[in-house]
Amino acid sequence: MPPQLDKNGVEITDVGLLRFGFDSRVPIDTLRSLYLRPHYVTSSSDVAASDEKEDEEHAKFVKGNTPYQSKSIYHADSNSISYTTLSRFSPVRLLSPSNRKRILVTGGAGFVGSHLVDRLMLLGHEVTVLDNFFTGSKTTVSHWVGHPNFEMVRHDVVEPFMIECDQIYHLACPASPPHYQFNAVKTIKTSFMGTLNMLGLAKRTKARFLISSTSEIYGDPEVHPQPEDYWGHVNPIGPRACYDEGKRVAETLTYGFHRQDGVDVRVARIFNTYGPRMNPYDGRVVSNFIVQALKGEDMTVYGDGSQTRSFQYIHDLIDGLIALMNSDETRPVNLGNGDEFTILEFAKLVRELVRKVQIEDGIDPATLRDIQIVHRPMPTDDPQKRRPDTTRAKTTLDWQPRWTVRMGVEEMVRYYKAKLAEGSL
Ligand SMILES: O=C(O)[C@H]1O[C@H](OP(=O)(O)OP(=O)(O)OC[C@H]2O[C@@H](n3ccc(=O)[nH]c3=O)[C@H](O)[C@@H]2O)[C@H](O)[C@@H](O)[C@@H]1O
Repeated sequence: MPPQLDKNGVEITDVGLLRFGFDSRVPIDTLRSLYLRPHYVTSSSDVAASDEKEDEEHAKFVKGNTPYQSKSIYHADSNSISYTTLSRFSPVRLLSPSNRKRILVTGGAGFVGSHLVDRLMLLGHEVTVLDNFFTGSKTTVSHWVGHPNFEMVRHDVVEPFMIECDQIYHLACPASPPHYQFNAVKTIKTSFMGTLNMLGLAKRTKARFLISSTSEIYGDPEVHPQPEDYWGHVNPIGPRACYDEGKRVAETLTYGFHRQDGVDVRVARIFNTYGPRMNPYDGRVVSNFIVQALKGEDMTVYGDGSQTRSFQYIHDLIDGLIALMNSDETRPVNLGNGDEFTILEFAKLVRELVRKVQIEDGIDPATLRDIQIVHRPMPTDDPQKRRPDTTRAKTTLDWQPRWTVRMGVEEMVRYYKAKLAEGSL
């Protein structure tokens, strides 16, 4: 692969930052080996030559990291699959006991959570994942199961949970509009009671508490771009309210515990984020568009597509979350990428990038279907425009997104392509 250059033209060889005395840098190839081929599937009936080709193709993306991946072997004759265990875990940093933290990640098997867990594990911490697997999946973190620093607990945060820990990343909550609207009462219960329980735990253990809030707390904004001191424009009784108001009350609770009980808090307001391990069918726009284009189906733009979003790649978000947790900033901080697209422009870009990757991977362009963009009704209360003002993150965390949308989308296309080949998409 040609070198990947970030927004400033610097080659991306690692992700993470050195901030506030905390070095969170890890090589990008190590991370890729954890997600680019989640289960490296081969077929037992393949002829040796095609196995070799598969190995070669695979090695291109994960460099020297194949020993740290599990393989799944598909037996076509009996339509069964056997999973191999890892020969060894990816090496993790060796930290002194005083630097090694016990970190609880709620929603740790979700899309954002699993990437955070990868980082924290590689950095040498002890990580406990709490997840009810409503939208998360065990396979996103299964590559750490059995590691002495790792623990996974099936638990719903609406029920209290006790553990000794130094830091809590509280991410648990469905985030995709179709998922969070599926059971609105449960969503608001998760936001309120889940956050109440985790803040109670933080108070008791004196752990530092970070909550993943969202750009949705700004509602359908009348201020553009949105700075943290904008109070928002939210319909309190609409179909999105369970999430928007849920997160707003979660922030209120967080600052209540901070003022009243001295809990050390961090609040990240996350703007639209995408990347590998997003559930391909969770209904959000990036996964929908890529999967539709890869399958040669029509791409569904809601409304006329003039609404805007600004898309952030997962690695930038994780850099921001870790920097925020280790900073002294207790005010809310927007984490997002300022590259704003109309949804129609974005659909065209995704279509172009999917085609580019397919052709690079040797598919004959003549066999590719011309993908059409079709329009569907606009969901109620869908925000018309959204772009973060990230001045605060830049000033207090020295954080800025590095990944261009083109780079991030291309990598996500490769991830879904591998899933398609695996038969799990
Ligand atoms: O991806 C995210 O990070 C965010 O996703 C949602 O917010 P939303 O901006 O509505 O996200 P999408 O469902 O991905 O929709 C983005 C835009 O694309 C449109 N869309 C979506 C899906 C589709 O197939 N076609 C389409 O045009 C939607 O109408 C919307 O205007 C969540 O509510 C946020 O909390 C979450 O942080």
